Amino acid sequence: MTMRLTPAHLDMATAALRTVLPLQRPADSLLRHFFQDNRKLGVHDRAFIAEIVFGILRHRFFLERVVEIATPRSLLLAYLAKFSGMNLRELTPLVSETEAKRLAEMKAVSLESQPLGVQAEFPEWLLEKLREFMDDGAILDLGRSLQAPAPLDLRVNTQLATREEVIELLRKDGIEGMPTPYSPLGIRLTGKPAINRHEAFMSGKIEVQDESSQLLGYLLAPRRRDMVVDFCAGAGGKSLMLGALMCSQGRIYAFDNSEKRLNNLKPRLKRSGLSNLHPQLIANENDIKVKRLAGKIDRVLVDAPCSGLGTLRRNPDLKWRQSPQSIEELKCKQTAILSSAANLLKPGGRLVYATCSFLPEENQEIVENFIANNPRFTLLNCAELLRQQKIPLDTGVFMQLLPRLHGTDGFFAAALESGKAQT
Ligand SMILES: C[S@@+](CC[C@H](N)C(=O)[O-])C[C@H]1O[C@@H](n2cnc3c(N)ncnc32)[C@H](O)[C@@H]1O
Repeated sequence: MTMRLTPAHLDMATAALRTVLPLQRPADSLLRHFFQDNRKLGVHDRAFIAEIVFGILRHRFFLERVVEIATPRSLLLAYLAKFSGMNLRELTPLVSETEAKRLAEMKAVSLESQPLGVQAEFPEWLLEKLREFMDDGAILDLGRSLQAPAPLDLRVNTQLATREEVIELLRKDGIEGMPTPYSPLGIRLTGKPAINRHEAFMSGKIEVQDESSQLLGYLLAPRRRDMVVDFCAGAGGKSLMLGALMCSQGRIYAFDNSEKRLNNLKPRLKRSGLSNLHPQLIANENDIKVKRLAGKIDRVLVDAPCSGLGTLRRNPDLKWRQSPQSIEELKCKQTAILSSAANLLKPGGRLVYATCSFLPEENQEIVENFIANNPRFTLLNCAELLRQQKIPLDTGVFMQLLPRLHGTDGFFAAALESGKAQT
């Protein structure tokens, strides 16, 4: 924490926590509303509050364990003392004598003395799931890597600029960025500048997109004149990338059953300058618009609705918003969507199934069950597909990315090829 804190900062952050911590909705949406209701807050105040709120959510299990009574203020003070880099001398003038005494006791509690779930910051139900396929050391590594904030990655829209040009453009305005290690279109920024006010963003030269999801475009590898379906296009992050990889040729249908999300694609599409992308609202995976395209599509992307646990660095509140029941429901959706999406493929066509989850039940198990029931589909080797694109990333047949190993969100992808229809 670089700014000098005042009691007013503590009050502001406490008020924000009071709004967000009950987690009645996603934390980022609650925080956005808090900022809308407190319009006078400046840029630095907002950045401070966001850092505090997300920091507390990332370390919530530990903090709740060491405070006497978990209130927004006690969690805030404990977070500042333990995780923000502030020392007690700086904090003491801002707090009461009793609070100062409690903070000193709490500061002495070592993280390493805590149970695995607290050290890894995973709820019991998730710990139980992870123990089915990971040992405790690997669980701890995973948990710790998900407690760090995520970097900000950009994707360059090659229709409008090269990566080198964008890096130079940003540098001129004091924004430092480096090429991402794997995606040829990615830039990893230093820090979190407000990039959506930059000219390069407003003119469509860049989009915010984690490197892991950029790699999906290279696994799918659409050719210029292909017919492509992005089955769960949402706000179109991946569709836009596919459009640029196809040099604005061919045709991409961006399906989603959420009108709100597809509406968010519209301004991005306009900025991108692409003319090959067609958003289509569908009621569900069995919509007539889907059925009409059966057997006609060269490439299908299924960026399936999932638990999102691989994005805990950005969305730490998912630990409280997901549950074993919600994951069961997601698995049913994933199975149904994959099955409908696969029907779209021409013989020889390619489908990429992806999630931002690290749970095999949402990933390998969905794909392996699908292939067992649909033997005309074969599994392609993701490492080989990436090698064909000159991307040296070998995580085996499936692409499985983890923050600690790859610097990306936790991410999974499988590539399938459709064979001839069974007679
Ligand atoms: C992981 S998100 C996709 C994010 C998106 N690809 C992007 O890059 O921004 C999953 C999406 O699936 C959509 N979805 C959920 N059920 C669906 C269904 N039955 N058919 C199509 N889309 C669905 C959700 O609305 C959500 O936008």
